Amino acid sequence: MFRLVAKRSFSSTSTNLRKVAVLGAAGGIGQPLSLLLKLNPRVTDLRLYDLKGATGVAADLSHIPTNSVVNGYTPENDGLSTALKDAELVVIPAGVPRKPGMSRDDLFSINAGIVRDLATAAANNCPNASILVISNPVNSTVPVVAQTFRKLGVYNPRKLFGVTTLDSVRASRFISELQNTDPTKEFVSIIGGHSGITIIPLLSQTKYSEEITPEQRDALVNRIQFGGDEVVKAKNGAGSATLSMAYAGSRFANSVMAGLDGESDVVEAAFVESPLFKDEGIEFFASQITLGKDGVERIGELGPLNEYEKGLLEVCKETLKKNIKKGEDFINNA
Ligand SMILES: NC(=O)C1=CN([C@@H]2O[C@H](COP(=O)(O)OP(=O)(O)OC[C@H]3O[C@@H](n4cnc5c(N)ncnc54)[C@H](O)[C@@H]3O)[C@@H](O)[C@H]2O)C=CC1
Ligand SMILES: O=C([O-])CC(=O)C(=O)O
Repeated sequence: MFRLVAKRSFSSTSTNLRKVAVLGAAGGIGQPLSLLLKLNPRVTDLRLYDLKGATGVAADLSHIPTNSVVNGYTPENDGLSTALKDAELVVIPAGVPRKPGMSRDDLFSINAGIVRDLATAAANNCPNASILVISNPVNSTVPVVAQTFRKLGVYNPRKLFGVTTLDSVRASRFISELQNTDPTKEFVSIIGGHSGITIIPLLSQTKYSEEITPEQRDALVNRIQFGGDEVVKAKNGAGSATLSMAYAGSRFANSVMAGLDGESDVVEAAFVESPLFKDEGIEFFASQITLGKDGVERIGELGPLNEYEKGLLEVCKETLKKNIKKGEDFINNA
């Protein structure tokens, strides 16, 4: 027998309407990240932008019965401005990925210009949005965005984030493999930046600090620092991490939105303008931050580092300083 079932209205758990734009949405990261954002009840208006293919991805996702509308945009008809108009969150995975043998820094010559142009459009169309930069090299693309916003008079350091969540995600997984534990319960504080030796896992602050041997520590630190290379090598020319990055990007975006929604104790690691080493000329640094209604609410102390980690930090700082300067110079000397 045919029975009429009343349509239940879907009520979002979020307290605010959330307009989210993904720039580079048709790419390897962009597509699964957009899917995860489509599943997030905090998002009500999802705008997907790419040079091509974004309208198809949007049409596909728009059939999923969650509480958001999805629209796709390409450069025609001022698509970028429309995608960004009054957005509250802008996630940027646009740009080229690595091939085997390349460093993230090798991507700068192409990605810096892409990120600058997208940041310019964001500054003009949604100056108050939280900007989440995924495009590599993050250590330099974040300063590119900062300088672009500064130049246009709309820079808000509390709303600019380099997404380093994938390093934390990997660290949880890798340490659980070593200790044979539940990876969902593992946490490793990661500081520094997002490339090789600038990624510093603070293993001494984990509950395993006493039991991990120096050999295990060296291997684990190396695997966390170069986890991205593992994927680049396995993909053999077809790009870098996309699915784990989409997971990480979605988690970070959700945390930023949770902060904006006024939830308390929302803490994630991210590469942000930071006071921690500013007196040494390092303007941006990744560490655990608390997210709130206005973006970055608090940047905590790093906690105690052992001698080994202090050594890693010194090496990190040297590279980070150069990476940051490279991004800033790109805009300042244009
Ligand atoms: N922060 C992190 O932890 C990670 C960062 N990445 C970085 O993310 C970036 C993207 O990686 P994939 O998605 O694998 O690359 P992909 O090549 O699969 O996708 C990139 C997308 O960006 C689009 N794009 C290029 N220029 C654009 C522009 N001006 N405007 C809009 N869209 C544009 C392309 O059309 C393409 O669809 C790379 O730079 C990669 O290194 C990758 C993994 C982790
Ligand atoms: O390794 C890469 O080029 C992509 C990336 O940033 C990561 O997977 O951590």
